Amino acid sequence: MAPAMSELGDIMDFVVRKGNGVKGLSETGLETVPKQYVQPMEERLDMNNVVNQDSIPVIDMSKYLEDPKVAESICLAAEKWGFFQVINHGVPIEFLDKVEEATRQFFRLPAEAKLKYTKENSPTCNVRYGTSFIPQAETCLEWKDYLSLLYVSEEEASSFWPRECRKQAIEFMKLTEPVINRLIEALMKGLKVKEIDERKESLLMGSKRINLNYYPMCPNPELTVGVGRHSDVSTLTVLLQDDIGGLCVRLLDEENSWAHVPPISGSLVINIGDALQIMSNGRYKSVEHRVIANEKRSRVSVPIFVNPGASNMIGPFAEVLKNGEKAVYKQVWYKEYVKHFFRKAHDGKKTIEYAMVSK
Ligand SMILES: O=C(O)CCC(=O)C(=O)O
Ligand SMILES: [Fe+2]
Repeated sequence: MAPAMSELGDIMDFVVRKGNGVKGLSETGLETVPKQYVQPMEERLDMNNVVNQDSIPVIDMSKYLEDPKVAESICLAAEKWGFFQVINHGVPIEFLDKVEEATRQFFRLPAEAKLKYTKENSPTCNVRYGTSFIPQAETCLEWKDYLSLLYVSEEEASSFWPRECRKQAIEFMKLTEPVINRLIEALMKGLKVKEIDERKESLLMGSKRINLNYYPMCPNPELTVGVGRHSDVSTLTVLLQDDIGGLCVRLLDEENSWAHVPPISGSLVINIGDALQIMSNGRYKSVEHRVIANEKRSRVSVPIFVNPGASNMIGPFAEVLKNGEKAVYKQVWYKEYVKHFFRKAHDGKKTIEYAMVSK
């Protein structure tokens, strides 16, 4: 018999403060999601309302060096969809399974062990275990737990990242470097940015963060969300997802239409983030996405957020504005932009308004 909610005490206390996460809640065997997780009607998305035939592009990276069409298709996908998947990207497929397993390994830890990494207890602000997005700022919670790791150096990561997943997380960051460099190179070519000098490198990929996401089984996926509507604040995001599915992307040409990102074994999902939408003056799109929870199985995903350096000021590149194009975005401190994102609950594409030139 599932325990009554009153036996668990206050949900926020059980899930957030005691470190049980929504995983702990799910494992009590509860039959309905607590009211704190019930989203308003307009934020719910049923798998039946998701378009399946019109899916995001899948790009084969194996001929990147010989065939300029590969780079062109990357730029086109970034303009038209903001999302695509890459295959033959150079990261060994067997290794991707190890990252997934390491993620599950971390979340299998008892609450007391994970509690050591919460905001209040973590020995460093670069390692954070949490649940939902910002429970303190949200009126509705999201059905997700996470471990967020800011990469500072290999040395720092080797001493502070949790041992259950540290090796695989560090290695995943290393092994994705070549494909990230190629994607950025292709995208810059498309903007007529000729050289990625030190300053541009810092603007485009001055810092990286890896998140390990865990979406427990959910008794009422139709009432809640795994992750609510948002766009990433990154330059671009490289995401490993397991075979469960649930990630949905807003279609740019259609009103209120969402496409499912089907899990493809061995692929990586790439999406453009707000920082690149700003730097490309809107040419590349940072598209809204969300995750639907699953009734039967838990899901894991591992995004690497490739971000501008925290001390950078970002705005449209001079190369993009050269031919008299009007700047849609102003120069903003990236650090302030990120702070603005984390001040509020997920709210679709609202964050980018912070960087818009006022009319
Ligand atoms: O889990 C996923 O597929 C997406 C997660 C996501 O959108 C994020 O962490 O920003
Ligand atoms: Fe995201």
